[in-house]
Amino acid sequence: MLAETLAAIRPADPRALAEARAHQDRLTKPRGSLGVLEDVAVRLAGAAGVSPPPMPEPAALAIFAADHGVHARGVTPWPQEVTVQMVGNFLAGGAVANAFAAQAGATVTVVDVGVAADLPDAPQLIRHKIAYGTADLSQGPAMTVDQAVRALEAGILVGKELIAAGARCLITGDMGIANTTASAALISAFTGMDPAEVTGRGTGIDDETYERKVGLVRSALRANAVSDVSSSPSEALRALAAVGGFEHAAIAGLILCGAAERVPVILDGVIAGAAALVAAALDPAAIDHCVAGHRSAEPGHTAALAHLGLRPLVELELRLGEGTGGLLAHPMVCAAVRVMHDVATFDSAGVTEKPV
Ligand SMILES: O=C(O)c1ccc[n+]([C@@H]2O[C@H](COP(=O)([O-])O)[C@@H](O)[C@H]2O)c1
Ligand SMILES: Cc1cc2nc[nH]c2cc1C
Repeated sequence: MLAETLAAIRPADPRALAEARAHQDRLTKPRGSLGVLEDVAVRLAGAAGVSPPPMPEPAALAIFAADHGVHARGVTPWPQEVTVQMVGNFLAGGAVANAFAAQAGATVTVVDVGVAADLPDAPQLIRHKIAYGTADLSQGPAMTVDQAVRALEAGILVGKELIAAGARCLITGDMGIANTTASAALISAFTGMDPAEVTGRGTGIDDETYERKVGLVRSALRANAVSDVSSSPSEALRALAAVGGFEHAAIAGLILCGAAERVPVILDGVIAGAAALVAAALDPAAIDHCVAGHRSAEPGHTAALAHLGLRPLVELELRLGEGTGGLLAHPMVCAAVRVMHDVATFDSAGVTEKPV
């Protein structure tokens, strides 16, 4: 299914891009006056292959939840069981992601790709558990390549289900105590930047824990001999398996699915940024179908966005995850596209254009 999905991905359509840019310039506003929102609308036209692009609603948030073997090394102050407890909170409707999703009119689906506990049935829960958490990435591979591919394919399947149910925009979400350590390792591996530059304080850690976290990211890259990861898709998969998490793999799959189906994907924070680097290494054209919802406070996120050439829409020092930054950006993406559908042109409204 991964190969089939990759084969279906097309880059942004140059004709739709040109038409959308020309249309923007005919609308009753000074050229460029909507700034980055014009770029967003043009980007979505390129991704959809048609101008104006379809409205990116309704949106569906998929929160991929998983645990991490590196948790045992002391990289976060939070106990591992918070992952499964927060899954319960999402399913009960009590998390920030639920509040933001209600505000954005988005559905919430939670996917267990590797939580270290058994979960009771719930209507919004999809089960794709690959294992009860990853292995400790600082000692060797976090997952096997087969597990990484299965987690990627879980993300693809979830994307297909959400689109079949009517979603016209996918929003990435994650839940996994310790997953900012795996994110930093992936970002270092895929950008070539030093672990000290891309490792952040996650949920909030003291200086001693931070130094240990940077050291563990360094050990992970050394123990797994991760280098030159963008040289081929198989090296990218090996790096994902070596230092990633099940939720990173699944989010990469969701991105590839959106790209293959020409449904835009709004990326959340540092976990999504790390996953997008994996998707880009498998097919750079996948990123043409993504919008960066926000810039997280984690330094690795800025590094990932720069490497991907993405400009985030919202910058509010959020560092929560769950898809919250992506959900906040969704109304802006909708507004950008609605302009293309609703706003009059100088000709149709009889408004005089600026003399050339
Ligand atoms: O989205 C982000 O940029 C982000 C930044 C910091 C923390 N988080 C969330 O916090 C958890 C990981 O933090 P940590 O410190 O346990 O690695 C995980 O559940 C993430 O969703 C998320
Ligand atoms: C309470 C809590 C909620 C979260 N949501 C995403 N990551 C999280 C981490 C913690 C600790």
